[in-house]
Amino acid sequence: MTDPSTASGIEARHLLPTATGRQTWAALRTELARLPLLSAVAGTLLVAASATGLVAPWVLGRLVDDVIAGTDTQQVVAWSGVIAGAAVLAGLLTAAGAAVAARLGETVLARLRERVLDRALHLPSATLERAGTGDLVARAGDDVAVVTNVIATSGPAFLGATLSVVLTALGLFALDWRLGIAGLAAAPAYALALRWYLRRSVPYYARERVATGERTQATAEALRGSATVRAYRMEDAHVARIADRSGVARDLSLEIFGLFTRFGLRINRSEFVGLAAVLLAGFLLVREDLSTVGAATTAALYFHRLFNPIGLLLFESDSVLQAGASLARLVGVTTLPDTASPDSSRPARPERPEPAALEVTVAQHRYDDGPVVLRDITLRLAPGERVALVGASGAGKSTLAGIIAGIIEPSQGSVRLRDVPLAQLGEHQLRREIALISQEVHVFAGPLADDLRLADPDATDAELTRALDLVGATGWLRTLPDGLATAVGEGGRQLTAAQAQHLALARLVLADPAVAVLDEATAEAGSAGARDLDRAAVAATEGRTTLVVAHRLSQAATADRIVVLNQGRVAEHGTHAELLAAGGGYSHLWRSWRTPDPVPPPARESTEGNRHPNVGAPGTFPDQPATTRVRG
Ligand SMILES: Nc1ncnc2c1ncn2[C@@H]1O[C@H](COP(=O)(O)OP(=O)(O)OP(=O)(O)O)[C@@H](O)[C@H]1O
Repeated sequence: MTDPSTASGIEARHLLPTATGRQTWAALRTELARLPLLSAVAGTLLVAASATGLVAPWVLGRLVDDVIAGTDTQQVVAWSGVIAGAAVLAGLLTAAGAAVAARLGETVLARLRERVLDRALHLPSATLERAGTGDLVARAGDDVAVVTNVIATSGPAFLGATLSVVLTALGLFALDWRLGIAGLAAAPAYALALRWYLRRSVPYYARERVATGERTQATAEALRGSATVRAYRMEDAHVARIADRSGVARDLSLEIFGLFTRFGLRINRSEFVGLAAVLLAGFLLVREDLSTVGAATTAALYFHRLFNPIGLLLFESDSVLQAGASLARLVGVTTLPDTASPDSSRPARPERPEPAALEVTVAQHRYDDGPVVLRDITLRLAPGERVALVGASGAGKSTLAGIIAGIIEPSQGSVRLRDVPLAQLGEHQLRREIALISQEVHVFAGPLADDLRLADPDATDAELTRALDLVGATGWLRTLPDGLATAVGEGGRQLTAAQAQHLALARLVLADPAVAVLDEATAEAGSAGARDLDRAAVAATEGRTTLVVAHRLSQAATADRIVVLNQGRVAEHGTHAELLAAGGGYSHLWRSWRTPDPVPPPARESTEGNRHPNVGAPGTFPDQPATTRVRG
């Protein structure tokens, strides 16, 4: 058998943590303790159901003894009635126990899921960025589904089977301690078989869940970035990566199945050993007149009765172990430090933070073990200053924007806001002060108003409309059938990429942060849509310290200062006029792509202006694909 760690070839170091067995049990105990009545009722019903199951074999033994003693038909009928009654009662108790246990399990899981989501939504952005949302989606989706399935189907039966095994073993001893010891002869064989299996399977299940998480992650990434994947013709590489991850998950499942079959053989061997021992002991005891035939019969029936629960434990251990691994991944999220502020309920209408200076020092940054993507960056944004970041694709603009927004931790360096390192601000304060509009704008399903209120839950309808108005979205707002109440996103009205961007900018206005970081690339340069969005962005960031990743040169021209990145370094910086006068790379770019009448600053622009002939995609950078680069 190969070592699972090498068999999977998985590196889990960037995924969210998985809880230890002890942490998982502790979390379960805490949740059960919060539901004392339901736990007690479920426990009592399951124990009663298992105990009632012992009645029939015991009565059969008595019946055998009575028949040998020459009892009358009436007594036989009476014993038969007891057997039938016990069977009906055991059935009813088992059904009720399973229903209550499932309800208990569902409640515990629902609470755990709430805690996972709560913690996940408060995760520091850098942690989430490193782990990738795919891992979180796999936990909140796949892992919860696995646990739910076990709770609803095999979990209660598993619990019942465990109790049956314990109570039947006690029943054997109650009959005759020697019969009990004979039955126990099988225990070492069972224990060895179980140990053999668990030792091998538990690490596999944990690996399998990790592998599934990585597969989901790889698929989610490829789908999310599908436009980029297609633009760079990286389909084959992504498919190969997904196939690789799926292959790892499949190989692990096959190895687990092989293990499972061999475990089944070992269990059959243990059953043979146990039943043979009980029959032999019964025979000897009866021969020596130390026991009755009836007691020996009951003992054999008791032992035979163990086959089913042990078979069920064996059969279901597969899914229960998987559920255990999934549960550990769920509990793992709850073990992350809570970064929500002590009073995480949003403070009512916080004061707008004063415009703040930002100081960025990045000696270098690399993703994991990859190449250095940023180096020797020193940048200061004065309060209220608007700085544009310019550079070819892959120059490091989005990375620097992520670092400045506090969602990426620089490998070496820091960002200070009002002289306080972002790392010391705490997630809540950080989000209050700095907002990032990335290339992935998510439109949440539901009324448009709810989507906007994510940024300010207390905003009135008038304030929402004002925010939309400020970013120039009133035009399309008027076309919505139910205005702010119109359902948007999945299942509702689909917003265009530009409308989604308006929405993001309106959220920015409502969130009202001191610092805004914009990294959107919705429209092609020179288009009316681009000018519209440029105006909207300027309006939304008015008075804030702003960093704009300029995917269009028109965005740079209106900034107070421009920083040109080239292969991760600052190549030039200065105002638009200074850079043009300097005659460096920026001026070269500008002159190459400038339209006859470049977009003037928004405040001074009077008409929509179709005076700019849209020749190719003026104002974009040389190696950017001309297709839309919106990923969300
Ligand atoms: N999550 C990541 N993991 C590994 N490498 C990354 C990651 N994100 C970006 N990179 C790499 O870092 C470098 C800089 O990328 P970045 O996205 O910051 O550049 P950019 O100038 O914003 O490009 P674009 O204009 O295409 O968005 C590139 O080589 C890119 O491949």
